[in-house]
Amino acid sequence: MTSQFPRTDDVILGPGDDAAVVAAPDGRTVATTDLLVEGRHFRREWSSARDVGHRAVAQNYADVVAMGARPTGLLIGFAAPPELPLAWAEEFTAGVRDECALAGGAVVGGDTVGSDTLTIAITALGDLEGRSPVRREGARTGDVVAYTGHLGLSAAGLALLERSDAAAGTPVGETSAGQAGGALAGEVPVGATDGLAQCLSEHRRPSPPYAAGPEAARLGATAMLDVSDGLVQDLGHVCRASGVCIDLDSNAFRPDPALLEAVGVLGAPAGKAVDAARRLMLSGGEDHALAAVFPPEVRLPEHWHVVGTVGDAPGTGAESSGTRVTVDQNVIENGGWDHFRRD
Ligand SMILES: Nc1ncnc2c1ncn2[C@@H]1O[C@H](COP(=O)(O)OP(=O)(O)OP(=O)(O)O)[C@@H](O)[C@H]1O
Ligand SMILES: Cc1ncc(C[n+]2csc(CCOP(=O)(O)O)c2C)c(N)n1
Ligand SMILES: [Mg+2]
Repeated sequence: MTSQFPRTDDVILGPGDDAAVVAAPDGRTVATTDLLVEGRHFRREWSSARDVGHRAVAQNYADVVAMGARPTGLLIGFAAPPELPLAWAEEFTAGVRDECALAGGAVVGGDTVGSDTLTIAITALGDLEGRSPVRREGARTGDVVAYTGHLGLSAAGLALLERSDAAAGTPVGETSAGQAGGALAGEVPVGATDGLAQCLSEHRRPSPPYAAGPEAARLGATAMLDVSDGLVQDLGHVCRASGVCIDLDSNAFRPDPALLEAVGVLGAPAGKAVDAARRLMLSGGEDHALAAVFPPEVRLPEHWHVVGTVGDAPGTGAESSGTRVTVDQNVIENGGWDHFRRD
């Protein structure tokens, strides 16, 4: 599996020995790990092996760049049932290789074992290039909240796949969600419009804005994270860490046309499509957009969308529970992802 991974200047010793040796040009190493579990994070009926390879790298390197770092290397824990076709592992590996080519950083090692459940555990490393890490605790009253990348598309893609599963083959307008669910390998489903195909693709292969992480650090971001569980929920981590509140302006969320199309297919009435799309932008996880907080005087490049402001945390009364994220000053049901929720 390892022979096809290219080396980079950061790799002093690559796969093949008991451990790898990776350069840390800055003297510090950013390190993070994320798991992908079949049935929980992906389904082999919904995503090809290549998709899962892309996604495994993307969700890990999104965390690296969310610290303001440059990806340097990763290690892949691969636990697979014995009946997994070799071709699946090979295609997965090709997906990993191709996403690494986009994000930078080399595969430097891993481990392969048998397991009842197909599980991929990646550890990713990064270099801060002399910058301070952008943590969750630096947001200050008066700062602005901005995001870059996609929001809501992955959740819409997932909803399309779930719906196709529930009603396989049901035609939806021009498109059959059943066909969308049945199409594999990241191919555009037969009959799907571009918008639906884009949502499915963002779910299968999220496209984190890798370069924007180090960019935000250089611009002076005071806090940053990648959106994995939902924007409102994830910004809640910034609020708690920084001891602040964040208020988001719903009108600042301009839904992508692909998202508007998907919510229509998912059943939102025409007059409610923008509201439904905004709800997905606020609560949908797994796009791995970057959300960051900047001092108000920072001039942001236009791919950063300003969507909110940082305010003082409410007082210490029973009502306050310390810190929170509101939308148009209202507390909303955030709808974000909780691995341990019992439905
Ligand atoms: N089992 C664990 N052991 C040690 N630390 C953990 C464990 N699980 C989570 N953490 C730490 O808790 C913090 C939050 O973890 P979490 O997985 O929620 O990260 P996240 O960045 O919010 O989400 P994502 O990884 O999906 O982007 C991280 O610093 C992580 O390293
Ligand atoms: C088959 C299937 N069912 C549900 C979901 C949705 N989902 C799973 S984990 C997660 C949040 C991020 O996880 P983490 O915090 O572990 O990175 C979300 C939104 C999916 N992707 N696939
Ligand atoms: Mg994260």
